[in-house]
Amino acid sequence: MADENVAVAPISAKDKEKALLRESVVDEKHRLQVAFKNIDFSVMILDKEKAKEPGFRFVQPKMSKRLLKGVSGIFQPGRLTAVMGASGAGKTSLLQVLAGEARQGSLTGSILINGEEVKGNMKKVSGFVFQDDVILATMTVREAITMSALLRLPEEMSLEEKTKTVERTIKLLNLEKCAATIIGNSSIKGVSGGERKRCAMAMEIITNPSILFLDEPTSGLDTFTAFSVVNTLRNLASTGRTIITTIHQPSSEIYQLFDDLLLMADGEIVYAGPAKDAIDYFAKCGYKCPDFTNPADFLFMSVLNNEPDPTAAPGTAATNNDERIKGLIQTWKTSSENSTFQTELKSLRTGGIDRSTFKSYAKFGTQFAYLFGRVGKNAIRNPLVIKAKGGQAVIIAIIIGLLFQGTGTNYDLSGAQNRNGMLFFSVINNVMSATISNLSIFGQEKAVFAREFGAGYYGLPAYFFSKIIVELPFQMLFPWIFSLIVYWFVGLQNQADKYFLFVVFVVLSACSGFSLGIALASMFESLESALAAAPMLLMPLMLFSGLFINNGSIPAYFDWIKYISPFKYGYEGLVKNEYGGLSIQCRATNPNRIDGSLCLDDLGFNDQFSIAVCVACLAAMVGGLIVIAYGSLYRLVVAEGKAVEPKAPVGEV
Ligand SMILES: Nc1ncnc2c1ncn2[C@@H]1O[C@H](COP(=O)(O)OP(=O)(O)OP(=O)(O)O)[C@@H](O)[C@H]1O
Repeated sequence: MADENVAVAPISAKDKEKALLRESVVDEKHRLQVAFKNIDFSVMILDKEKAKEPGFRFVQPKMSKRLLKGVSGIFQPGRLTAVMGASGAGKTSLLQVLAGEARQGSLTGSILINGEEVKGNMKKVSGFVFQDDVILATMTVREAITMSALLRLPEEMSLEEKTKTVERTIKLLNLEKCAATIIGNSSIKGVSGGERKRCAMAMEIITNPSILFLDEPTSGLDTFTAFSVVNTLRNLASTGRTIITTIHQPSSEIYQLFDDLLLMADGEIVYAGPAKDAIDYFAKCGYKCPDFTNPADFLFMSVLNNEPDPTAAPGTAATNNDERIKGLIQTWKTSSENSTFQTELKSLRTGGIDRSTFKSYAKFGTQFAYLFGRVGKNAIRNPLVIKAKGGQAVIIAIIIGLLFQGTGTNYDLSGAQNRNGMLFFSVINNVMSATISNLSIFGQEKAVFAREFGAGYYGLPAYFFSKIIVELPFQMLFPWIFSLIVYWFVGLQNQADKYFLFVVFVVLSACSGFSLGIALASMFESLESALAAAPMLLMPLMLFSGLFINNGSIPAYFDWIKYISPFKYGYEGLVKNEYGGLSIQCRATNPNRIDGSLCLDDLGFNDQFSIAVCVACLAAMVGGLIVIAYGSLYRLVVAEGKAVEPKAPVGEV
């Protein structure tokens, strides 16, 4: 039995970290070596010169640009490899090509994992931490990591085990202090940049990938945080994982943490091998690193610098850095270090990818249940949106109420005019505000979906339907409050069925705006384009509502447009509902009050559309637009893989 009086030495943070690392050591069959041979990657870009030619005035002539020019290399398990190079050298392109994240362009060459051709399997065995981490702003750090665990760890694993894994990962990445803090964004204060980056890493690491790609994990971090992030990567590599990271301007302390270095310039390799040997290699090439100089600074300033030195004498090597770098690429190709490396490429690890290394994906039910809860939580945690929508509904309803007060008991011509204006405004206000607000919110949220979908968290059906099911009732709440205030304030017909129909039309108008907003946001890659397209669509549709031009006077060639206008069905339905059973003076020539249905004749509304048909058409429009939104999102994100990673701007030559 242990002696209770014996003092137990406190466990240091370092010991805890070592223990955690020991627990996550990768066994031999899960250690994966990544090799790539003769990778050539090109994208199509605008041919600016050709575009100037007269024949190409209206077409966009394209030409291809080679971003990677026949590069080869090896990333070993258990080692941390840094990919370095000047801006535009092709680091991100290489990482994305290897990780299967490159969405456009043509690729040749081969990528092998433990000697087996990768054939689309890279995403199944690796994690990718993007330079710009896109995480839902309203989630806490723990929730974000838990989401990854629930949706990407094997279904057979118990919830308890998953929770333990989450806590272990939080500790491993030193995220305990901010685990309950929300991620945040530019408008909601959340975790710091470093914590956010480590959270993004934790979300990948928790799936236990054998290979981890990271694009600039230290960008925007202070020196100490950057060191702590790279140190974490070093520790992870020591567990047998293959860690590959691009990095800009590492400090000398960070540089010491790298096992291997892949130095790139102009889409080619300038050096590949142990990081500690790079300085000796370049000394041999005539570039001696001065004593007490950060090796990374030396490499960037003296070796890779491709900006001409303005102070150098004209015609000297310093003014022609492009040629100098071409020379360095050539030197590498003929160096003895490269021939050793080429020999290594011929004797790769064998055995291929063990299928148990593949990541797991949750079933539709699990995805749906999780997302259902998350959408609801997200809506509640966005108090600004709720307040803005609620405030808008109440304030506008009160203004309309005050403006049109007494209209319900005004039976002369001005009463008819006010009725029409008030009913029309009730429709456009709800359609327009729902369209624009949902377009903006969904346009931003789409990036989160695209990233999470790309990383295999869930599929489109689970995401889309959970969103629609949670959001639609929520979309109905504020139009209902609006109707409640306006109807009684204005004093429209005091009948329960008429009030009920008024609510139905206002709510359906708002729902059509909601579905139009998400459809537009799904059709366009950028939010700006969708916002620009919205008024171009809404304004003409509004013109055919029946208020501005009499339904009977629309020229035949434009007549079809009214049938696709939610404004028409909403407005017509409300007008028919209100004028039915009303005795009112509608005609200037006749001061007597007449049956309201005769007024509908004058307004051009006594066509085949009954109130029930208007309700059905509006509801069908909501459904149709939701189907269009689904299809557009499928095309944009699933089929074309866009909106996943902010693309590099399409270049010009
Ligand atoms: N889709 C694209 N269309 C045209 N050119 C592109 C595209 N993507 C990348 N490029 C160009 O390819 C080159 C390499 O880009 P890449 O992003 O790989 O460089 P990088 O080394 O990661 O640069 P940085 O360190 O600045 O991120 C750059 O000149 C870039 O402008």
